[in-house]
Amino acid sequence: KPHQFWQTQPMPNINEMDKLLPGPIQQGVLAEVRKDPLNLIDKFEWFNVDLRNEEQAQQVYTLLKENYVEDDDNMFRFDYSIDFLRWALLPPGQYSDWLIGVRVNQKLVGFITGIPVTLYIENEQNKIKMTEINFLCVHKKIRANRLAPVLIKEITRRVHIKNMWQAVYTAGIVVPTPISQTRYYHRSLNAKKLIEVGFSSLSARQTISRQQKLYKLPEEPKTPGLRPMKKKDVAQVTKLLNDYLKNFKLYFKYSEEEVKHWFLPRKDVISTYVVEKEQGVVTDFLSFYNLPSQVIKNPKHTHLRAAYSYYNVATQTPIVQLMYDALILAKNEGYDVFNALDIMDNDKFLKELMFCPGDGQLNYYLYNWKLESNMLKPEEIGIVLV
Ligand SMILES: COc1cccc(CC(=N)NC(=O)c2cccnc2OC2CCNCC2)c1
Repeated sequence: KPHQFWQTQPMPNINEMDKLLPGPIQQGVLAEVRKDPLNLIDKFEWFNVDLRNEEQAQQVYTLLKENYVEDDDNMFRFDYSIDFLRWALLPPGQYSDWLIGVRVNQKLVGFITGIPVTLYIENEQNKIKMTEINFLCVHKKIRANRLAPVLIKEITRRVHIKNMWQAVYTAGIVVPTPISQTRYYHRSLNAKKLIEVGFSSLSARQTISRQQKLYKLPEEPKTPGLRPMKKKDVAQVTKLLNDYLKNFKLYFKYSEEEVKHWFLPRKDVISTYVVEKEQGVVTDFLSFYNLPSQVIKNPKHTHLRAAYSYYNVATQTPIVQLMYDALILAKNEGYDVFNALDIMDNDKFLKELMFCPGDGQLNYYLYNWKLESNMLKPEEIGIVLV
C-alpha cells in the first residue's frame, strides 16, 4: 500500500538496487510521449501560470501561503513572496508550460513547477539536461483526490515532450528512493523572537538574556573588502562558482547569464556579497535567500524571518570567517534565524558558528537515474534547491 504511486515510477528500489546499471533506468522514446494533457476529474482544468501576470501570481502566492509545506509540528508554513517566486521560477530558458496550475471554477487548487537545468552527476561526462521540480502543492481541502500523482505525471509528460528524461527534486518526506539524506541546521540571530514563536525553547538552566548573550554578533562584518555583489562582478563570480562546484558529485555549471539571474542581489529575495581585494580581484563570495515562514498561531508574531544559506565560495577568506560575516549581514538585514543544510563544505562551519540541528531532514531525489554509488553523502551534494 505505501508509495502506491512511487512504486510505478522509474526509481531504484531497495531489492533491485544492485541489478541496475548506472544511468537512466528507463530509455525514453519521444515518439511515444502522449501529446495531450492527462485527464482531470470533472470541473478540474489545467492552466499554465503566467507569473508575470499580477493576478495569477497572487493566486499562486495565496495557494502556497495557505497550503504549502509546514514543519513537523505544524507551527510554521513557508511564505514565499511573489518576487521570490519570480526569481525561482523565471530563470533563463524557462518554458511557459512548466508552471502548471489546476483550477476549479477559476480558483487555483493545485500547482507544480519545473525549471530547465543541466546537472552533472558523479562526473563531468554525465552532463544531463533535465528539470528541477518544485512547489508541488494541493489545496488542503481537496487532498483526498489523488491529484498530486496526476500533477507529477503531467509535468513528467511536458518534460518528456522536450526530450528530457530525468528530474531532480527535494522533499522532507521519504519516498522511493533518496539519493542523499541531508540534515538542516539553524543559527539563532534573534534569540528572543525564536523563543516567543516557539522555534527555540529554553531548558531549565537557560534564560532569554543568557541566550541573547550567547548568540550575540558584532555590529559589522570582519572581512575587509566585503560588499554587495554588483553586475561588474559577474564574470569573476561565475569562475569562482564553477571551479568550486566541480568538487562535488552533483552540481550545475552556470553561464554568466545564469549567475546574473541567480546571484545579483534582489531586495527581500537573494543577498550576495563578494570579497574584493586590491585591483578589483574577487576572491570569495557568500549568498543567502529570503524565505519567511508564517507563524501559524501566535499572539505576538505573524512571521519568522529566515535566511537560507545558498552558495558560498571561500578561496582566500577562511570559510568560518566568511560565514560568520554572513550571520552578521543577515542579522543586520533583519533576519531572525539563518538556516543551512549539511551539504557542500557546510559542516566546516556549522558547529563552530553555533548552528543547532533541526528536527527533520531534507532528502534529495533523482528521477529515472541510477547512481554509480547507491547514495551520496551530504558533503558530496553541490546543489541548493529553494
Ligand atoms: C521554520 O519554518 C518551516 C516551515 C516549513 C518547513 C520547515 C522545516 C523544513 N522542511 N525545512 C526545510 O526543508 C529546509 C531547512 C533548511 C534549508 N532548506 C530547507 O528547505 C528549503 C529547500 C527545499 N525547499 C524548501 C526550502 C520549517
